Amino acid sequence: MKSVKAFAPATVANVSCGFDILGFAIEGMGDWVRLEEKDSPGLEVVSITGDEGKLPKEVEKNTCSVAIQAMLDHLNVEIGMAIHLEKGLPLGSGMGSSAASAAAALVAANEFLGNPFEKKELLPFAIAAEKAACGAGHADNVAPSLMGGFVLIRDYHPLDVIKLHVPKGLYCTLLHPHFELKTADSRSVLRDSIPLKHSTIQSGNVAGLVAGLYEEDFDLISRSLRDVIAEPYRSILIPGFNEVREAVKAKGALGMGISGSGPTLFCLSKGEEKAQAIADAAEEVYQSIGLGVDVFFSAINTRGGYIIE
Ligand SMILES: Nc1ncnc2c1ncn2[C@@H]1O[C@H](COP(=O)(O)OP(=O)(O)O)[C@@H](O)[C@H]1O
Ligand SMILES: N[C@@H](CCOP(=O)(O)O)C(=O)O
Repeated sequence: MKSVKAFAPATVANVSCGFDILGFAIEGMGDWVRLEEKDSPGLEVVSITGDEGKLPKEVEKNTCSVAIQAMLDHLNVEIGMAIHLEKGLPLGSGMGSSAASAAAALVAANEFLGNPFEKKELLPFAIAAEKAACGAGHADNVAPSLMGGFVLIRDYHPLDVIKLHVPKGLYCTLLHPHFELKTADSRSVLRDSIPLKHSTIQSGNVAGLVAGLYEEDFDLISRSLRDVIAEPYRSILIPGFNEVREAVKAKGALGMGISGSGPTLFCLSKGEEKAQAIADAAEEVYQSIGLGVDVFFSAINTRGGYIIE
């Protein structure tokens, strides 16, 4: 029986200043999807592990099946596939959990069908899945989960996606406090319009961050990790936000922000040693406020989703 298995990584969306337009992929954490040939046509989500029974198996709700169905509709193909999902990522974490499932499913399905698409061409199908999961078709998780590295979504209509340079020695520390924050809820606290002066500040920082990545200028990256659009409203939902920022800055973090829509926080740093020191310092703060946390650090994943077997 034909069977294909793929992995897709966790991601940090927004990267502070790039609301819905910037994201990067993490090494060592993600979701796995195995597809098996099925006699009857149509998709079926057969098994899900690692989700404590919380995820939907309905084809129109699970991001794996929504993404694959969008791909099959585009190709006008009817085929039978059984979907097995292994969740490595916590739900509602801000680490692109719904996106990693969709990306792994698409990489597997593409292989299953003989690779009719380049990775970038899989994006619209992954965006359809994000829309089903949280009501917004944002691409800043699915794009880096598929393609790896830092990705800029210059425009959504039409989709214009650019893979950016990753400076050598750039590390990310992730701090995942033990509670769930749904992207849909975290989007609902945002404002529909922003003052002109905030638009100016935010544009300057996006441009500065992109330039900093290409120039491998860590000071410029540090100065640019600032968000005046989403963070002021979302940080209120995350206990210990200011204390953690102070502690990680003291350990040399280039910056700290909300990973995606939270509650996970991300820090960027130069070198693995600092990433470790930052993780330790943050863990102490969470302990002092009595909130359980998982800390993790890694280099930037430049590969994105890939076939395992
Ligand atoms: N395969 C999947 N993995 C994770 N969440 C999924 C999946 N399929 C559907 N969902 C739905 O997506 C929502 C979680 O997505 P979201 O809040 O964006 O979390 P995250 O930031 O971790 O991706 C939940 O309502 C969940 O039921
Ligand atoms: N740009 C989106 C990113 C959501 O990321 P997630 O990992 O929390 O799903 C947003 O900020 O809402």
